[in-house]
Amino acid sequence: MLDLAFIRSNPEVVKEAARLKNNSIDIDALLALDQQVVALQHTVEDTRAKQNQLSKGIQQAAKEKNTELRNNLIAEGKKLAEFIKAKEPELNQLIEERYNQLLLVPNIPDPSSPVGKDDSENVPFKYWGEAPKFEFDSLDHYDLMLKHDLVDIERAVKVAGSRSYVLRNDAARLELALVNFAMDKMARKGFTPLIVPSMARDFCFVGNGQFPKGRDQVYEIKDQDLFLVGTAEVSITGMYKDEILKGEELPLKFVGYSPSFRQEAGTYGKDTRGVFRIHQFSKVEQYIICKADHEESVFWFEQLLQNAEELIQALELPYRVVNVCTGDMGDGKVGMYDIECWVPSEGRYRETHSCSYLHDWQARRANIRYRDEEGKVKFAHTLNNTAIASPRILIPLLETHQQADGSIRIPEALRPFMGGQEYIGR
Ligand SMILES: Nc1ncnc2c1ncn2[C@@H]1O[C@H](COS(=O)(=O)NC(=O)[C@@H](N)CO)[C@@H](O)[C@H]1O
Repeated sequence: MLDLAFIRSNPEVVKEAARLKNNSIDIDALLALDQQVVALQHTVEDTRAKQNQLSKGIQQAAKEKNTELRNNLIAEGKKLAEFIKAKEPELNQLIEERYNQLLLVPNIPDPSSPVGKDDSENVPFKYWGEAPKFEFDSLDHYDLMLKHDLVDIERAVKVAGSRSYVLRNDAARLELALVNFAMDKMARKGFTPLIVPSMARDFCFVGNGQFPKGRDQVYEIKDQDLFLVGTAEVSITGMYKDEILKGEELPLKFVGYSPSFRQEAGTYGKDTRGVFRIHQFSKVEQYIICKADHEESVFWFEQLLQNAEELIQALELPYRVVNVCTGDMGDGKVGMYDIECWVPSEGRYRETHSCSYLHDWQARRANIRYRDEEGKVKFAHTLNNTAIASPRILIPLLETHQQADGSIRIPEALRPFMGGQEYIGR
């Protein structure tokens, strides 16, 4: 959410941001509504002031034993009270409407973000590693998983319907190894490990930005104010709602693990083979709360990217980094990088990580503040990036490290988390 004062004094900047982000919010309508609220607030305040004057006059008339004047003033006071009683529900309703509109206003993208309408206009700016050249008939991730008895989709579909899976044998161990590997590496970088709830209340999704717009992507627990999170980011934002942190304790750096759930509404027929796009997956999330300073945010934005790159390089997976364009980054972001790992069977890069900085757009929605060195209370800045998301990362991992004999090499960095095992299928 943006500061209303900022929107009032920069309507054209906000309209341009909405245009760049394919966001249909009507800023003029919001500002007209805002003027209605302000005008009605003034009317109610003026009426209250008149009431105060009247009560002084009533006391004065009582002192002067002027009963007629006193009764007239009391009668007038009653009329003002009725006026306020009638106007307050209208004012509250307008304030609620203005708040609901404010939730739909996008953040202002950084000028360094490319202007574009969708992911086809994201700009790759960094490549690492060479795509493997197989001297044998290589397999895609699903065939490799079937060959090594690593997956059971039929029975998963029986249990949970489409876009579900069972990881078996070394794939089950690999997922836990990857989660452990990521948590361990990030903890050693000074990020506080968390295992957070995958069920969270409505306010967490509003605070994080998934509600009201992305409600259709979220599973709801029937008859309770609880929803399944699509990312630990939602739970961590909710954890700090309404808190005033000490400036000296920032930045707060978290590495949060959670099972993550997504409806994937609107992706019917897309990525239906294997485990690329599923309803439940495991994610280790980097999350930072820092002071409200653009340079500080940009510093951590680059750090979160670098952390993820270190993890992927340790897994020996060729990848590229793309600067996400305005039309693809979503409402809350100021800037966003996606990391895409090379998928040999598809002969292209596919998204495995997403790194964002949001300035105070989330912190204003979740009311996460801090007291700076001058004692001034301000909204914080928040950032997030994927550390590891599995089983999607298994796709480049299994395919890239498959061997001529059909076995799969486990990267050195992962072996300590796989009991020292060096291959799958040997
Ligand atoms: N439906 C899905 N199936 C499998 N993996 C997914 C799915 N949705 C997201 N992911 C994985 O989770 C990563 C992060 O998801 S994201 O929506 O892009 N970004 C976030 O959730 C941020 N909190 C950063 O992690 C994706 O890059 C992808 O690797």
